[in-house]
Amino acid sequence: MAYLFVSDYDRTLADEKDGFVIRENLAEFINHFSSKYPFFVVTGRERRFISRLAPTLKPTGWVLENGAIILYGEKTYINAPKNWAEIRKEIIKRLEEKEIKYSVGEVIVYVNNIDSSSLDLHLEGAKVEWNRNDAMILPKDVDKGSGVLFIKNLLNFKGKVIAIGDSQNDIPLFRVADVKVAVSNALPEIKEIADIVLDKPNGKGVIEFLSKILSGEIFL
Ligand SMILES: O=C(O)COP(=O)(O)O
Repeated sequence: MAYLFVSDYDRTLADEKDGFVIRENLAEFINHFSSKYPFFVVTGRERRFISRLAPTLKPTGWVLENGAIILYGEKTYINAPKNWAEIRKEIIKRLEEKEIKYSVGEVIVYVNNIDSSSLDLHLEGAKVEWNRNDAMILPKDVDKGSGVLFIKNLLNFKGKVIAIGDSQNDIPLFRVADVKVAVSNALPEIKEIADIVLDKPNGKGVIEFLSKILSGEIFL
């Protein structure tokens, strides 16, 4: 059986205590693991932050901007419809009218530290994904799950998907996974839907789990 591993970044691989900078032992471990199994990091983050936070992390590939940007084999793929640029302009206009602070990625519009009632944009073609109190405004069909389906297509992958995560925006990731794994610091609703809840938080939990896969102690 072939396996594809997909893992969230913030609070799954990287610890908030480290300012979300990847630990060197974890980067080394994941780089080694990626030489044995395809391993993609699937994150809400943008390319510019990842290159600062995890410069030595070299997984098989990346799904960035919550499913909208895929990096694989030196290539960048955009997982967004053609009319997104137009829709995004309208979103930015509405945010500016409401004087809501935002930043833009290559595809996403990010609004940090906001509650959901203040972000009522009523826009066709767009949706909001939450990661704790941060909002990501995305094309309506794009999420971490659609990012993983994009990879499966790209790799022509037919085996089992193993997903590791901690937060709300990992629910769509879990939806396309055959095995759902939560780190010990995951939100309660994530632990509830996981098949496996790890004993340890963040990268420590991930290393322990993946080491058991490499040693054959866990079969999926
Ligand atoms: O902070 C973000 O953009 C989200 O990051 P995550 O999806 O890796 O948790």
